[in-house]
Amino acid sequence: MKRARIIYNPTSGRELFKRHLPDVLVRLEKVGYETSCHATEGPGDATKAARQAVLREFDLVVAAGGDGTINEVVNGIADQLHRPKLGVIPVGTTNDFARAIGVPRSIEGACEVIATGEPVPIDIGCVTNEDKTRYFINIAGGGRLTELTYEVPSKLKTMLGQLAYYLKGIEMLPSIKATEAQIEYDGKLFEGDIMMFLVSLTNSVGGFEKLAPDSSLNDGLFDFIIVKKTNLAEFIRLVTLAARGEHINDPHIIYTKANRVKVHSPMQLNLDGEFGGMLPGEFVNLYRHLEVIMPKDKAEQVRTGR
Ligand SMILES: Nc1ncnc2c1ncn2[C@@H]1O[C@H](COP(=O)(O)OP(=O)(O)OP(=O)(O)O)[C@@H](O)[C@H]1O
Repeated sequence: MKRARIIYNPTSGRELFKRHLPDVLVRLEKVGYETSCHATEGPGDATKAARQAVLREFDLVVAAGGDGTINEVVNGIADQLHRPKLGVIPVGTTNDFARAIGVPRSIEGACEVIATGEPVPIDIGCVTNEDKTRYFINIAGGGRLTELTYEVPSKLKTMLGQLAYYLKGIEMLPSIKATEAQIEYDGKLFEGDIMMFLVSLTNSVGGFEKLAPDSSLNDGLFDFIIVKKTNLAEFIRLVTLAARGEHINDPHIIYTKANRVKVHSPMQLNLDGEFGGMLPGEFVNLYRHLEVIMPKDKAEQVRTGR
């Protein structure tokens, strides 16, 4: 019998998952999984629980939480030889990763995907900084602007959802300063002042679904974006363009693909929305490294690249 381990964050998003847990267990048992679960107790716990699931040779690990929880689960699996398949139940605030792989917001819908969907190997990101190696599934970035994700208080997120990020963004905008950066990407070198850089695996970032419009989940390449120094008015204009995916031709933007990105300058690193230590560091795209369960039509689309 196949075995599934559900790792859920009881504090994610609007804190609803626990009530639905019995239904999720029943649904997975019905499609042949012997299922057990683990409620996370604090930062880092989902990584430990995922590592335990690897050691105990589970076939499937389901991450139920926000992007932070999924990131932690992936960090418990990614450097192992035996890697269970990953299922996702998005109950966080932004859920960028779930959106990128076509998993619906409802717990019932996401559970149905795990029960009836297909595993597809997708790329994940690996970053080495501060003598540590960490993994990400959605996005990494640096520059003052990316820091707003961890300045949003958890209570506010529970109450307001994604709106909390936008409110914080508006509050922070006037104080955002450019950062001096030296960045190598696939043999090219950028030197100059930046608002932020992003190393993206999916097209869905911070609720902006067209931020990296050409991204592919399984081409072995990051979508790499540099937002050069702008003034406030230019920056606000860029944000409105980004909502429609029209920012990529703007002269303040570098938008390209890269397999490796090396940041030489000191700045804070944001990994999937959480603080990831200080740069310098190097990002590498790990080609089709993790099997993730997605809806059948999405799986077909990812496989065929259409
Ligand atoms: N029992 C717990 N109490 C407090 N924090 C926890 C607990 N379990 C896990 N965490 C931490 O909460 C962090 C954020 O959780 P998660 O990403 O699941 O939800 P979120 O913050 O609502 O969503 P998003 O990341 O989409 O904003 C995790 O990275 C984890 O470190």
